Amino acid sequence: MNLDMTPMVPALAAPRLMQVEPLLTMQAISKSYGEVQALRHVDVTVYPGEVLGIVGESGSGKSTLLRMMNLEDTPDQGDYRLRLPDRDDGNLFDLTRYQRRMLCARHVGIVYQNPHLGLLMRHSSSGNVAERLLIAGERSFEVLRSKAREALDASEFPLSRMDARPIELSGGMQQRVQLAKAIALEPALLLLDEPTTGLDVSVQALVLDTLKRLQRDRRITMVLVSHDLGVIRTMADRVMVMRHGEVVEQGLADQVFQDPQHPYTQQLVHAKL
Ligand SMILES: Nc1ncnc2c1ncn2[C@@H]1O[C@H](COP(=O)(O)OP(=O)(O)OP(=O)(O)O)[C@@H](O)[C@H]1O
Repeated sequence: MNLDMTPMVPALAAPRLMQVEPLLTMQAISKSYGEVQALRHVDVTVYPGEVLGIVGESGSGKSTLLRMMNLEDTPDQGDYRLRLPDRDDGNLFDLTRYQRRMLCARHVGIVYQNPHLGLLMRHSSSGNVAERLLIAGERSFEVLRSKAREALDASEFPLSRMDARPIELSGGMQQRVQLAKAIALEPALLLLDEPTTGLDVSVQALVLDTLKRLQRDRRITMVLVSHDLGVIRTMADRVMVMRHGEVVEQGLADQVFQDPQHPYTQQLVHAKL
């Protein structure tokens, strides 16, 4: 095993996951917005096929970290690598804006809590999914339509509504359109930023079921941000707990939930019980 790949933060990393090389490695990511230090020396490792859950109170830096993974923002310092077939882009923060956009369009999918961030609300649902395929270079109308249909179907979106505009859809359906757009190109990495927050509990459960099925069937590597421990517990193999821009604890989900070590994690877990 290459010891350089060992996560920097003392972690109860999954032994079975440690035997493969990580898909994602972030090292020493720091970011300040004026006086606010949103991230402090954060290290992240994500292994192929796993779901990493990131949990923490509001303002702990979860969304900022996810935006970095989607190359939407640049840290003050830090290194970010994705292990993609036939590519070595070095530190991804060194890429130009155009290169970042192309890389993420092709290899990284994202679902935001707020569908307005991920969708064109007045375009058709199928058109929203096709847009992602267009960015990646697909030009045939037939192929665009059939791939969009396939991704919507995999996201358990009712195909009878594929020409409806997101603005006409329920919150749960809008999240399914975002999901279809995110998985249309079979990304190496799927980022989920509070994907079920704000949905009815029953709708939330259905969307989580879809995510679990996708993860099981396609082994999509996921990073899931949520302030909801129940959601993280349902989905995640490993958990990273953040507070004030720092990682205070990480490890296997079962271990963290059953035997939290950091007082902040203990507080979170006990508050949930
Ligand atoms: N673009 C920005 N400009 C200024 N401050 C920002 C910006 N983005 C994030 N912050 C600040 O950085 C800190 C971390 O924010 P972030 O949104 O990452 O936290 P979070 O854990 O995702 O919180 P929430 O669960 O409420 O979304 C907060 O104090 C936030 O106000």
